[in-house]
Amino acid sequence: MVKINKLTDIDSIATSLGEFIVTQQNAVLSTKDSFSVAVSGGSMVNILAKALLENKTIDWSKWVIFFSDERLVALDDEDSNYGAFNKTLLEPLAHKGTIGPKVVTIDESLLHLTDTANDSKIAEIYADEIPKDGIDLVLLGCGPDGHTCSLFPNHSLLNEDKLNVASLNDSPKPPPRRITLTLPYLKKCGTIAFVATGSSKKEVLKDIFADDSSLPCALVNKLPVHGGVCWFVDESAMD
Ligand SMILES: O=C(O)[C@H](O)[C@@H](O)[C@H](O)[C@H](O)COP(=O)(O)O
Repeated sequence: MVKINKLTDIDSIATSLGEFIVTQQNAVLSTKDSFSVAVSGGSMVNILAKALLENKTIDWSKWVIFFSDERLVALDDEDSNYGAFNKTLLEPLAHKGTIGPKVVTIDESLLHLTDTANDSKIAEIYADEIPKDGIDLVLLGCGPDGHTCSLFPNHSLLNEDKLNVASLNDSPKPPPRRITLTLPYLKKCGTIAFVATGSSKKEVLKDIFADDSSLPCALVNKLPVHGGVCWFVDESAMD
């Protein structure tokens, strides 16, 4: 079941998303010792910073963070999703003396900056690191073309039916080399939450929520994840 939370602006999204994340965290931590979360790149990191940095109910010491997709660049490159997350959340948390979270990045030592020889190996190793039975909470963005993770419209990776994490070297959004969680893996995850803000998402959101849509975000909406799929959108993205 897909639920849509329509909020007035980014600040209200951050508040509502923060509450949602705490509810998920508490439910998971009442049954086990750690809470796994996948985060995305793009505007997500800034919304998460607003939602989480001053939130005293986040138990960072029990969080294990993964990336829903990662660009195959050095971790300190400005294109790295980890790099953006590190600068925007991890450094301020460390500055405050926070214990945790544990963060699982790509194995940078395998990365060849000039050739793709090890890219599938990097995906394979990341697949070994993610929980086999799915990540508890997956936080996804939505591109103006309807992509999510690094799953792009009409890309062959939409047909992937075995791998949990796959590599690609032809991403239409730069940089071209990436790894991404796949649809079969997302299906195993606990709860999925999308965040989409701004007028550049307005047209594509209409397409995603049309019954016959095969856009990547629509394919995720149709996954039978047991905690459901939930959207956080602002008024400029959806009327
Ligand atoms: O690595 C990436 O390219 C991102 O993870 C990507 O999937 C992002 O989430 C969407 O493009 C939405 O980005 P915005 O929120 O910035 O529009």
